[in-house]
Amino acid sequence: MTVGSEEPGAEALASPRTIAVGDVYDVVIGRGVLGSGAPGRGAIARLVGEGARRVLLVHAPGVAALAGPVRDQLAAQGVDVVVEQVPDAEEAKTAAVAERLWQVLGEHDFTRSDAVVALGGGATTDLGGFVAATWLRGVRVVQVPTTLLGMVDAAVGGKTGINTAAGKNLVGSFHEPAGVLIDLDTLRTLPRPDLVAGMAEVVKCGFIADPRILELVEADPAAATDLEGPVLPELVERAVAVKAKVVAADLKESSLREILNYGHTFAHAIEQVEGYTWRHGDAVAVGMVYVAELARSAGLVDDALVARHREVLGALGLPTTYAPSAGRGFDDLLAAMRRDKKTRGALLRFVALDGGVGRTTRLEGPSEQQLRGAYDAVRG
Ligand SMILES: NC(=O)c1ccc[n+]([C@@H]2O[C@H](COP(=O)([O-])OP(=O)(O)OC[C@H]3O[C@@H](n4cnc5c(N)ncnc54)[C@H](O)[C@@H]3O)[C@@H](O)[C@H]2O)c1
Ligand SMILES: O=C(O)C(=O)C[C@@H](O)[C@H](O)[C@H](O)COP(=O)(O)O
Ligand SMILES: [Zn+2]
Repeated sequence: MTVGSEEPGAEALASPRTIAVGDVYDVVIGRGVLGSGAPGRGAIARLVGEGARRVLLVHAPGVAALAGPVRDQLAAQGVDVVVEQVPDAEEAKTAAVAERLWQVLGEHDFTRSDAVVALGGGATTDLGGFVAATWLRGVRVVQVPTTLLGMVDAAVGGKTGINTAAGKNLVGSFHEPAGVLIDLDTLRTLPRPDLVAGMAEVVKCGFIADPRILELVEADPAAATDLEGPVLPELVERAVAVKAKVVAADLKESSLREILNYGHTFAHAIEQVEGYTWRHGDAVAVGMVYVAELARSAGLVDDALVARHREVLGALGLPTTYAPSAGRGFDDLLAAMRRDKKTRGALLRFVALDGGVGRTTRLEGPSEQQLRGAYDAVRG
């Protein structure tokens, strides 16, 4: 399965760019788009819909300073804004936090014409999207990602959800946003480790669909994470284009969409086994090396392609090995992988490359020896 993309120009984002997700909604990518205030009601106000009297603005602690201007923009259009800061990172993706937000929606009489705006990283957009998906069986959500990972992946595509004691993202819903607003300027305050972690999902899009992403990173890894240069915007645009094309073709993950889960079977296992102390993007980086090793053992890819995974991820400063904490090991990871959403019955299913970049396949039912061999190969 190969997914191509339009050729984004080197002058990317001198003015905002729009990527359509099918004919359902747009992803706007630019600098300063949050503050620019489009004509009329302003960008966010237009997306929450003319009928919205109330908006629940859910934001991560790291972007509290951005919540005020967003609230003011909406309030200036006569919208009653309820602002809720949620716990940081994965602490936000719990049933308890969702419950609290449902309570707030109830207390403020939110109706089906009202909306949720989620401002933050992927954890916040997953939670905000889930609450919007479930309140009154679905109200509008506008996604405003402020991490690289949120921009290129989490805010686009309509996967929303929370974690449970049994594992990562096990409760959720497909709920497409009314729109996604990406303001690259918001990345200025993002801690560098979070910026780098987001590159894992960009690289993922390179391996599964867009080789130019890999070439850009390999040519100048430092430029890839330089907020002022032209490479990062091009990478964002390319990754969003890959995601938009895939989800437009297969929103509910009946087949093609599984390619976006490249590296995630092992990644989610690491996150759960390590009690969510690992960044998602860091875990995805190791997970891609893991599945590349698995694919090699199945005869699907050669040594050079496995090495390319380690090189491109390592050049960005992403981890390519994993040392389990004391008392944890392969059996815990295997148990977590069995609860992956791609599993069917007793059959573990992985997204793997088949012969080269952009050629994906399903690797089904690997032996325990293969699973353990790949684990040994990534163990730090
Ligand atoms: N729904 C999807 O399709 C999808 C796709 C990929 C990942 N995800 C989910 O996304 C989550 C990871 O997202 P993430 O990497 O964005 O992590 P995150 O949401 O935990 O954010 C990382 C950190 O950055 C802070 N932050 C956010 N924006 C900031 C800014 N501009 N300045 C300063 N600090 C800021 C946050 O408060 C947090 O501490 C995981 O839960 C993952 O499962 C979902
Ligand atoms: O959008 C998708 O589909 C993805 O798989 C993107 C992933 O990067 C993302 O982490 C997603 O949340 C994983 O989904 P899950 O279904 O494995 O929980
Ligand atoms: Zn992911």
